[in-house]
Amino acid sequence: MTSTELTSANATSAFVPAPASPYQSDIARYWNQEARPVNLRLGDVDGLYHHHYGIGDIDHTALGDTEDSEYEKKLIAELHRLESAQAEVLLDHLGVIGQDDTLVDAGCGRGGSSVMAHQRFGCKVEGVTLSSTQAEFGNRRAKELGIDDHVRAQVCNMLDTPFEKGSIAASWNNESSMYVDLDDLFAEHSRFLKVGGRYVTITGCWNPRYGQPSKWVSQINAHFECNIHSRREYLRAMADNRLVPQAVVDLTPATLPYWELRATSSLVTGIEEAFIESYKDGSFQYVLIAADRV
Ligand SMILES: C[S@@+](CC[C@H](N)C(=O)[O-])C[C@H]1O[C@@H](n2cnc3c(N)ncnc32)[C@H](O)[C@@H]1O
Ligand SMILES: CC(C)=CCC/C(C)=C/COP(=O)(O)OP(=O)(O)O
Ligand SMILES: [Mg+2]
Repeated sequence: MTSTELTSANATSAFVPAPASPYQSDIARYWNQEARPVNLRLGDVDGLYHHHYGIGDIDHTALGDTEDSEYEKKLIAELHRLESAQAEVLLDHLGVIGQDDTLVDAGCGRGGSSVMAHQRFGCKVEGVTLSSTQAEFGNRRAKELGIDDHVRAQVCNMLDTPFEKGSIAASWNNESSMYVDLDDLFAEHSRFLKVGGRYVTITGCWNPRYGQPSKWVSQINAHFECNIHSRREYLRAMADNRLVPQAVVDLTPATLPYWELRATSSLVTGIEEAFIESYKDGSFQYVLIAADRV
């Protein structure tokens, strides 16, 4: 069986590779334990579970009156709509994808983006995550949806995947590239992508125009145990690994409404101020980069 054939038999493979470093063990543990209401309650809205943030304008008509007894429920649905809108924009940048193609969702979380990609393109999607809890969750959702022959999550280091060289039509990192060295990451995407394939990331990065990572960026790193890279590092590492930017989109203005709405909800986690202030002072940016594998 090739690495891109999906079968339900191996969907929740018993084999879990050892993390490649003590840091990766920490990250696996972090995501195995994660069960924040801001993620689970939003996912419960329609069964798409995301671990990324939202973009787009708030629909105030849908939200209605803050005094309404249903307001909090509507607010949760609105935050979730904005998170799914973010994933739609990522998928918009994958290029032309056919039913016979296989895509890689690198750092797939609970698999919301993988499901959306399959629903849009009819293709196969291979998700990889360090967390066995997340992989099991994603595979369970795929089975419930009856798409486990097309969507699979594995516990796997995205820097060292089993996908064959040149076998993948498109791949992405949705808010997962801040956990790895970018040279190592893009070397691996470049290896398994077809020439002419597309790579997309949506990420938070620190802005070289600000100078160095601000205190807010340091706070976000500490909160998530991640290491946010600069915009310059992304572009340099792509250039060094045969990934040529086709689009660079600054999503910072589009994500601020999500954060400002989230800050008013009962599901706040305490990190809202750091995102809002760093986006406003220009030290941090929310960007999409789509690149061609040449
Ligand atoms: C913030 S979550 C993003 C999840 C998903 N992309 C989404 O949009 O919902 C970060 C994810 O990156 C994964 N991750 C971090 N380092 C990784 C690595 N070296 N290999 C595979 N996955 C990794 C974590 O396990 C987690 O699933
Ligand atoms: C843009 C940056 C820097 C992202 C860091 C990675 C990250 C933790 C993303 C959101 O995950 P989540 O959905 O689990 O977080 P939360 O619980 O805050 O919603
Ligand atoms: Mg979240």
